[in-house]
Amino acid sequence: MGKSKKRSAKPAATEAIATGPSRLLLKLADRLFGEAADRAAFVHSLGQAQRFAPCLLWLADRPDPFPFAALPPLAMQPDWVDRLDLTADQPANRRPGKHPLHEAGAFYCLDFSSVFAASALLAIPDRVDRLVDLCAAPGGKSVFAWRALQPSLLVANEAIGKRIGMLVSNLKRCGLSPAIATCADPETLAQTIPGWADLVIVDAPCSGQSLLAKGEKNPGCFHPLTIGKNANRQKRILANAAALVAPGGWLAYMTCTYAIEENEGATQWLLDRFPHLEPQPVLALEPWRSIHAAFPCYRMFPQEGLGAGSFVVLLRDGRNGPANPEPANPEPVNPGPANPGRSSLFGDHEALQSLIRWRSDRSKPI
Ligand SMILES: C[S@@+](CC[C@H](N)C(=O)[O-])C[C@H]1O[C@@H](n2cnc3c(N)ncnc32)[C@H](O)[C@@H]1O
Repeated sequence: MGKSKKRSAKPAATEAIATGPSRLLLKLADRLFGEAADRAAFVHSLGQAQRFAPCLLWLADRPDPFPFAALPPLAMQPDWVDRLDLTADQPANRRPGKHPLHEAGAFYCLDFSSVFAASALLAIPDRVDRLVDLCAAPGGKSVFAWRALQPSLLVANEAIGKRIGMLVSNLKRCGLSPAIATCADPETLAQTIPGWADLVIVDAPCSGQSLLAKGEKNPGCFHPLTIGKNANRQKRILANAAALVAPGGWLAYMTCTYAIEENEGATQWLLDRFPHLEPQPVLALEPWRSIHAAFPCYRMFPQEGLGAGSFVVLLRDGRNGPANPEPANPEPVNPGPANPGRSSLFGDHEALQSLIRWRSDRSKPI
């Protein structure tokens, strides 16, 4: 008795494609889609590895002649992003990450699902001076946000120590400066610099169900225990993210999973506890509006053929108050090696000083 009980509490073995879709996947499809054809297309798209067009996010001018073959841009695509045409017989398209321009930091390789989610940031009409990317490694959303919003300072935080190296190396390669990489639990950051950020990005650790659309294994990703655990972790991160946002600032929450308990569910939880956060429409993503919430949020699914799938919601802090309060202490702390012209911006925030003072071994200017 005891034994079989224990076994049934474990996440189901993978949604193994060879043996057909699992009961849990079919159940998810039922919840996600009203139409049988959509359900079937979704389940089918998770049953075979697909290659989705990778994207190049340009940080420098495109070279001429252009060594890549790009697909026609989508309406929501920023003009500094290319989707590579995988059907083209173009040697550079095969391994863009090996191209010398990549090493030179001229572009960053990103999957389209990430571009989709991050493109919600383009709907922010305000100047974003102070940006915190709370779950940053390996750095894709940081690079996108930097390119899109040109903040005065980026704090790229990664909670898992062993992932910091790749984050720092990517931010350095792409020349993101001034920037600081921190390795902190979101709660510590929220306590250190509460109400500091004009924008907080939460690209949250999640159940990662979309990995299956890329042919990767993710055992148990549809199991309620996996989803519940991830939803709870996201709620904790989101609550701390909310504490980091300045009055009038912004919070973008995104995942690469399909579960409603994460995504819309975690967002609703946040809205119930932080009613001053207001979901904002993103006009460019309206064709992808989620039907699983009354508030505006967006989903892209793998059966569309664009990417493995993602979710995004953009929230504005509706409290009155300047998004950029006057710095309490105008003394520069660190002139920032790569961009002396911005030195005052780099150092003149008291909160930033305390961030640098706080565990200087764990936060370093890039
Ligand atoms: C989806 S990935 C981020 C991808 C990254 N934003 C990008 O675009 O390259 C989620 C990140 O959250 C980190 N993470 C894991 N547990 C966390 C926690 N409890 N709090 C904050 N971040 C966490 C993971 O290490 C991982 O780097």
